[in-house]
Amino acid sequence: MNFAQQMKEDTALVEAWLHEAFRERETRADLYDAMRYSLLAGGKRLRPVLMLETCRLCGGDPEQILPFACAIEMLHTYSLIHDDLPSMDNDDLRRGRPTNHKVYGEATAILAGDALLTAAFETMLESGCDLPAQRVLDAAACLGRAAGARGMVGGQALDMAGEGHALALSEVEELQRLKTGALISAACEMGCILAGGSPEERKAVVKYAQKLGLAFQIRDDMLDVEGDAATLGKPIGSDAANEKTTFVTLKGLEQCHKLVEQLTAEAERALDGFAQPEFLRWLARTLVGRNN
Ligand SMILES: CC(C)=CCC/C(C)=C/COP(=O)(O)OP(=O)(O)O
Ligand SMILES: C=C(C)CCOP(=O)(O)OP(=O)(O)O
Repeated sequence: MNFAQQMKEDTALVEAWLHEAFRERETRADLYDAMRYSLLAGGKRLRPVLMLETCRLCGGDPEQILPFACAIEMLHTYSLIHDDLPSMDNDDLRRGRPTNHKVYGEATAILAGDALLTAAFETMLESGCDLPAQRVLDAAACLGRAAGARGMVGGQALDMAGEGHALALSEVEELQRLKTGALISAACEMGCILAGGSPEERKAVVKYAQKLGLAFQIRDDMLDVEGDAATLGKPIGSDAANEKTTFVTLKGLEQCHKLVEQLTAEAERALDGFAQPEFLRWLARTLVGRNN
């Protein structure tokens, strides 16, 4: 099978699982509609695919861990809904649609994010999958660590505090490591944990994810300058409007291109010890040139 086809199949599994899980309309219709609105609006489904494929890489069965892959997508979607709020980045477009608060109002958007975050943990802990309980606990703890104050939320706090200030490169790196990198690392680490991978394998996939996560965020910063809103499905120029220091403002586009290339090569090398690293290497390479 070619890699693009494999990516499509993984994504289709995730889409089908999410649509089925969020099929019923619950009593608090507005809240539930707001959750579905952002969660089922597409998106690249990068984090779930990383989890499924890291699981496969470490000898596990990707289909068995689908609830976990969908859980990380719920959590990621919550972060995007909150990131777009007027009190944060104040953006109007996400995944090709008006942002959640534009459609449902701020209060419901905040609650939809809260509910998706909570649903992620409910989904993992009630998954009923046939895996050792310790792996389930380790995976849930890994996601909790990555999402909270020591991870993504901490990174977002640094991002907010940095608005309007000139940050040093090391500060931007730290901010992005937490804001974006932590969840991407967790996706890969969870795939390995759930597959029952060895400590060496866990270390290697985390290294891959750290390099990939940074490259991904630098590319995101570049697209905010040189991208196209229709292709991206989100506005460009948001970082400048919010006076953020980014890799692009610090290094310029050309240096950023080189940095992304270098990080991608390092991500590919991190998988040297695995028998079948080809798909994840291809994915890293594909993300370097992404336009959305
Ligand atoms: C707790 C919260 C709200 C976390 C948000 C995390 C996150 C990765 C936001 C998007 O970053 P971005 O603003 O750089 O990306 P985009 O260009 O997609 O808005
Ligand atoms: C971390 C960043 C840059 C936020 C957007 O993430 P994605 O680019 O993965 O967004 P979706 O495809 O899931 O919408």
